[in-house]
Amino acid sequence: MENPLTFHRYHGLGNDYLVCHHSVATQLTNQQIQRVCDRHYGIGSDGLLVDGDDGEIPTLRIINPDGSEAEKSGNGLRIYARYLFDCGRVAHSPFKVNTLGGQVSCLVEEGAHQVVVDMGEARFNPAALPALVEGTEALALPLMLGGKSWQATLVSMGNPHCVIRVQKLDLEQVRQLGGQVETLPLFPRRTNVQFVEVVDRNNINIGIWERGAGYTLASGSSSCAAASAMYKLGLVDEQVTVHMPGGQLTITLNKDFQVRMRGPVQKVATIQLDKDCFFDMHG
Ligand SMILES: N[C@@H](CCC[C@H](N)C(=O)O)C(=O)O
Repeated sequence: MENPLTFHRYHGLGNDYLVCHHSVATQLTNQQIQRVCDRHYGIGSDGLLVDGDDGEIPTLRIINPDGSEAEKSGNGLRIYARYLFDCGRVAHSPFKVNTLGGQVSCLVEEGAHQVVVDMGEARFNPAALPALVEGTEALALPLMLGGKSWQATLVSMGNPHCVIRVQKLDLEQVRQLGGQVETLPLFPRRTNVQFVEVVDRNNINIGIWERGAGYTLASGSSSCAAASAMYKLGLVDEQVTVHMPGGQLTITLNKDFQVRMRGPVQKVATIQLDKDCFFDMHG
């Protein structure tokens, strides 16, 4: 009999995910999901995308490699859209997907290598992240990190983001400080973190530290949050190319802070997990 633990590996700009049907995910404990995502003891990935296709509108659940659940993921949504296309469940016309962070609209373009997602509204209210900050916006929140003072803009894309503007992006700094920001008591559900260098009015460079995953090569919701924050601060125009170590995404904003993301997806493999990888675990 075929191994029922089937995972489909995709990546968006090197931010790699395993996609599985919910009937697969329900066979696994949270600890086993962490093992599946582990790069040394499991298959390895930046998270698990769980396809819940019971209703008329496909539902995506996003599990971080540490077992926590995220409300939204930009690369995750592009990958899930492409997976639905590969399964023959959608065609080249816009369709809806439900996430914990709200409903979005996706479009798999001709050739299926580029996907557009209307990610919804960027919100600046700290309560939306949540963040324990007074007021309706936190656009230049002072943060003390590594003995230095920084300024952050807080953004919710459905999931939380702390966007820190820098003069020159230093990826080593992202690795060193990202985890500290993620776990500041200010963020009761932790946060994703971006360090942003504005190149010009249509280009930004970002370094990313993801909640529950750590340093990643790219992030869609982070790109949306960083572009929205810079737009809010008046530093960029409506169309922004976000440059990350893994590649580029195009983010388009409007005056109401509705955010559209366009970028690539590639399929890597279909993998049958062997339960032997859980041998030394309970549950
Ligand atoms: N890689 C993602 C973000 C995944 C979720 C994030 N780690 C969180 O906990 O919010 C993206 O491309 O947006």
